[in-house]
Amino acid sequence: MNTVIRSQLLRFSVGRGQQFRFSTAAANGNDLVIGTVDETLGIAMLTMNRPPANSLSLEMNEAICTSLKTMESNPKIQSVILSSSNPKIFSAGLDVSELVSPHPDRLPKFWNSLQQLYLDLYGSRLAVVAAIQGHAPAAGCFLAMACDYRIMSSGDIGGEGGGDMKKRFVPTIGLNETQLGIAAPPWMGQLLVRTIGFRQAELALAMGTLFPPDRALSIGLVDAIESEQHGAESTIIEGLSELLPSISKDQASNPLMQKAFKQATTFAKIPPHARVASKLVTRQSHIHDMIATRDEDTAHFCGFVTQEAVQKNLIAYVEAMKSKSKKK
Ligand SMILES: CCCCCCCCCCCC/C=C/CC(=O)SCCNC(=O)CCNC(=O)[C@H](O)C(C)(C)COP(=O)(O)OP(=O)(O)OC[C@H]1O[C@@H](n2cnc3c(N)ncnc32)[C@H](O)[C@@H]1OP(=O)(O)O
Repeated sequence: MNTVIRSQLLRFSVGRGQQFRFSTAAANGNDLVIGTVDETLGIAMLTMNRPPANSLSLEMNEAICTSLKTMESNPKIQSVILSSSNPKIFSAGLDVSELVSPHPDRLPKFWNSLQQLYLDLYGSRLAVVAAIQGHAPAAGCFLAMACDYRIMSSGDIGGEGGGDMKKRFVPTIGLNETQLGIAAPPWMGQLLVRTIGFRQAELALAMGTLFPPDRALSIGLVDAIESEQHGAESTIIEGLSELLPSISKDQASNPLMQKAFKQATTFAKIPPHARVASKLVTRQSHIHDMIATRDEDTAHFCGFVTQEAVQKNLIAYVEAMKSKSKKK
């Protein structure tokens, strides 16, 4: 964790398929976020790249925001695909290590960075297409909900094990906070209500439900599901390969990525002023509500997370997560 953004923007060059990258002091030397843009098509790709699970730390939130703002500042760009370099995890939500025994100065900064991520993504002038290749629990689901269109993997790729014993990989999405002994913050919960309707959201929040792709589609949590069985070379779509960052070049024949690319292209062709104005019609009041209660929300969050009982739950949760991962 403790990655520090040294220099926010090392290189930003626009044009077909050219990339800009964020430099970070992460121990593994990886970039947290990789951005690519195609001015001709008017679309960009923002690839989350924080192994092992794209969990959202303070630095990761800031890197996504900065990258998005950089794309927004280019008037030729109208839409962006939000994707993950991990084919099985879109984002595992908040980095739980930010919540366990937190530093009192860092905790409010961390929460502010998440609030800002919500404001920047939900209120972006760009149309954002989430390419949800893998799991999206908790704040991973929130990230997807803050986008304009969600395409989720139907989960029929790869699998684990081999031969006849091959297990099917089924990604899930949802706000599962109650399963962790915490509650989703009000604005995150409200986003679920806005996305899937009151009764479905009420139940899902209470139960901490993680939905498989077909259920997520049927309740409107995602807009489309797509297989990830890679197609034949001939089905490769022009422009996608150039837009993909070098670490994801093999995704050019992935139908999910192709669908995301087509959707982003469709958004980019809509007259931008009309598209942005209509987005504000549905989103502005929620954004204003959040801004009005932002400080109160931070105070609630810090007070809640630092409670002894909550810390006890979180510690047990992290230990269970680590021992599960070790057993693999
Ligand atoms: C009056 C009003 C009051 C209002 C009060 C407001 C109060 C607010 C309360 C607080 C709100 C807090 C909001 C929280 C939102 C969140 O996002 S909390 C985080 C929730 N995330 C999760 O629960 C996901 C946990 N992870 C998983 O379920 C799985 O990892 C996975 C399904 C994503 C993937 O599974 P799999 O492919 O099997 O991988 P794993 O082996 O489990 O994990 C790989 C690797 O990643 C690490 N990891 C996974 N998730 C996280 C994470 N969230 N944070 C940090 N690290 C994570 C995991 O430890 C493994 O690492 P190692 O290989 O062991 O190094």
